[in-house]
Amino acid sequence: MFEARHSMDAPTTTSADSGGGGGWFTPRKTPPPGTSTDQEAPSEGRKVTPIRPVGRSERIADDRSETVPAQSAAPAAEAAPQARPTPAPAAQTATVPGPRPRQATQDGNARPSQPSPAPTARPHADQQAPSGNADHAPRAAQQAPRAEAPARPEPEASPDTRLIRRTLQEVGPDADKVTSYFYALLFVRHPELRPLFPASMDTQRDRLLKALLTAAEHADNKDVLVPYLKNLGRGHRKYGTQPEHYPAVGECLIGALSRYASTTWDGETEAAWVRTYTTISQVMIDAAAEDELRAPAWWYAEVVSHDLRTPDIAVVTVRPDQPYPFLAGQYTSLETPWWPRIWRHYSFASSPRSDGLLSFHVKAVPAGWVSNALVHRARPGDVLRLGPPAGSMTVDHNSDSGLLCLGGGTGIAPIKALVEDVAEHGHRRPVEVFYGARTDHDLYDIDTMLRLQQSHPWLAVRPIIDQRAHLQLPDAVREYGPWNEYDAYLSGPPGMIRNGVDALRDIGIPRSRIRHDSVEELVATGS
Ligand SMILES: NC(=O)C1=CN([C@@H]2O[C@H](COP(=O)(O)OP(=O)(O)OC[C@H]3O[C@@H](n4cnc5c(N)ncnc54)[C@H](O)[C@@H]3O)[C@@H](O)[C@H]2O)C=CC1
Repeated sequence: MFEARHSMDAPTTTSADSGGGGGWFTPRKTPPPGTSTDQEAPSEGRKVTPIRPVGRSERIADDRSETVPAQSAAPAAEAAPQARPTPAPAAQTATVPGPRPRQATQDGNARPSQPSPAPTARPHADQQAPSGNADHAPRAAQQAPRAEAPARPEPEASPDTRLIRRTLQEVGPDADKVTSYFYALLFVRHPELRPLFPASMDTQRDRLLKALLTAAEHADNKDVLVPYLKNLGRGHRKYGTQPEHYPAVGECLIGALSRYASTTWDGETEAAWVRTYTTISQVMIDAAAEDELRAPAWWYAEVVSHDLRTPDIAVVTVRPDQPYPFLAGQYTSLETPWWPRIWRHYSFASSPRSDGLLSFHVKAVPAGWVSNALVHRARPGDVLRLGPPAGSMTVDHNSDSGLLCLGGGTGIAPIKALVEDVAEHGHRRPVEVFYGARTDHDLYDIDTMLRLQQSHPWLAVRPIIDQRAHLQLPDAVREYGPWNEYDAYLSGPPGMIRNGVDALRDIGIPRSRIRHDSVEELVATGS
């Protein structure tokens, strides 16, 4: 369903100043003592009426996480219902209006083609789509909400957003239960949606709901959210998501929230969720329908070379079955034949090539199904599937600013693509690459980077080995500079991104000039 750029497919290149507060689920990776992660079957006490879809093709977003799902989603439908009292004030039957025929607006804010049904005693429950990621236009406009604290004070929230946040605050402590209950509802009421999800999807489920709720929480921030949702809607085509799936998700989202926000849930709250979700899903549906006119839902790509650079890092090169347009610095989602419907994000390791080949740097991580398959199993002749390109960590060729690039580990992949992109545009501007690795051995692509340096006088490559330098990448950058005339690009593990942004801010680089993929997306990338 809704993918989060963690994958919400999201996700998601962002400049460091993109707004967005912490995701609802962010602090709740570990269930509190006594919290069961078992899914509860839907209570019959409260029913949300099915949404009546109308729109064009669209796909439900799926959260694809990078680590090996520990549990199958199947138990969701089998879990015993818990006899938790149904929240009294909530509508016994809420209807989430289905998406209307696509009606994209110029400002990107999807508006219903007809007024939303006015909430009655049983308001229509609408859901909303994911945010996130994570997730990745003018940069700010393409970014998904990020996990970091907002850079500027947020403007006063709209009444709907206030109600939504109130719900989220209440259900926060029960995040795991809400997640389980949401999927239980979804798969019991809509078993036809189960095949859209991977066979095992323990982590996915957390991502899906997180994406949805984060999007709702940030529904006021349309500059960021709308482009993100469009990207998300496009990205969901590869899952087979259809417009009619959105109301189903909406119903179940509201069903789960109303159950666990029983203290504050009322008709007004439900109406706010319905409106917000309707808007969000319509943006996704419209974006998918538009994309259908110009691009396939996915590409097949045959592996043409597999270069094992270290025991756990491979450079995998593929040939797409049809032209695959993208920009240097972007990433894609990738599915292997061995783990159907499990998609992971990888950055393109080269700028677009005349032969149309695409390369990825993949590190096999513990419990990473996709990454291990790509490193240890994939061979020339194997056929993968690719989703659409995403991400806005791209170079503005109208600018003369230098590029300060930090690539940590396999995060060097998109940095290399950016360097090639600058070289191809023939526009000389200083590019300084700091390439961080734990040991010499981990600096698997240093030869390529040094060759690029030899060819381009405007390029400086500085390997930073943790063990030798006794400091990590972001700290090393502080020793050089000044960097006030540079745009910064960061790519690497989430900790590096967070510390890197802090370090760069400390040395005076404004947030608006710091770019990176969403931290949530990166988690997915790693697997
Ligand atoms: N393969 C791809 O296409 C891409 C991968 N990534 C992400 O890059 C990461 C690569 O993982 P590895 O190669 O194992 O990298 P790693 O964990 O070995 O780290 C590489 C370097 O990053 C710096 N670093 C790491 N953690 C840090 C922290 N907390 N604070 C400051 N600096 C830190 C250090 O200099 C370290 O040597 C993964 O998380 C992956 O998701 C990001 C973009 C693209």
